[in-house]
Amino acid sequence: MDSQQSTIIKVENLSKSYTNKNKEIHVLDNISLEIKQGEIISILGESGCGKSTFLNIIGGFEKADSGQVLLDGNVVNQPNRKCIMLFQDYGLLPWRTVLKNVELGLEGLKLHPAERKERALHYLALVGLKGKEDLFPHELSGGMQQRAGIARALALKPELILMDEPFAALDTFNRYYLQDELLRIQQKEKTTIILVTHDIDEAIYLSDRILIMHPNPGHIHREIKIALSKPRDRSHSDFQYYRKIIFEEFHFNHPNVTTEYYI
Ligand SMILES: Nc1ncnc2c1ncn2[C@@H]1O[C@H](COP(=O)(O)OP(=O)(O)OP(=O)(O)O)[C@@H](O)[C@H]1O
Repeated sequence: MDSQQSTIIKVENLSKSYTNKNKEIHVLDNISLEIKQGEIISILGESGCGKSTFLNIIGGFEKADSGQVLLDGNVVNQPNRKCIMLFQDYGLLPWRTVLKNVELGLEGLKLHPAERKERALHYLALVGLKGKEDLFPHELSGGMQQRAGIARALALKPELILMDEPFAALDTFNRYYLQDELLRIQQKEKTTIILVTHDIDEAIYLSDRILIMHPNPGHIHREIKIALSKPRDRSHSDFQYYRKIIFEEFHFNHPNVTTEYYI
């Protein structure tokens, strides 16, 4: 990543606690981070370490107790059109066609209906759904629904896409396919992406940097820069090198570990 590129996200000393049954849980502790425009960042960490909470605060869906997030220099305190959150359940409305689902996000913009349709069709074609525009979500496969969700997010031309385990529900074949699509489009549009994933290979395949979070309270334990050009070869020894580093981080390579990790 070019150090000359501008900073899009600045996270400063972010902390967050929740109260569950009168007990305070310190979820995030003093997280600071900078992300450059066009970077893909993955967040890996065991279940409950605060990944989704962190993503939600960046997106303005949750408030931090202290610290702040700056998006393009402006403090984030509510959801913003520049930043779209993409969930694993696709979020498509079942009573609207694929085209109308993609157009939905654009309805708040002051676009002429023809322009809105044209933009929706453009992004549907980009994600490989040309010819499927008039189908309803239930008539699509899971992978196609996810692509429609991605098209809807991209059509808004966000500067930042937040993804919470976006491909977790897909089979390997569809997941690989969509990872490639995402990279291709991301390189074209220069969108910045922050991705929460439980899939180590996915993180290495897509990311410029991987943030390893540790729990209790959640904090960034380590940052791993993936210095490989894209597209990457999952079977290459360089790829395996990063797998090994990350597996060791989570102690998967140690035979005597008894802790059960859900990452
Ligand atoms: N709205 C909430 N109210 C109270 N506690 C919450 C809330 N949201 C999250 N928590 C708690 O905060 C902690 C972190 O949750 P979070 O969902 O951010 O973790 P995560 O790393 O994304 O987990 P997973 O990988 O299982 O999705 C958990 O202990 C969870 O129970």
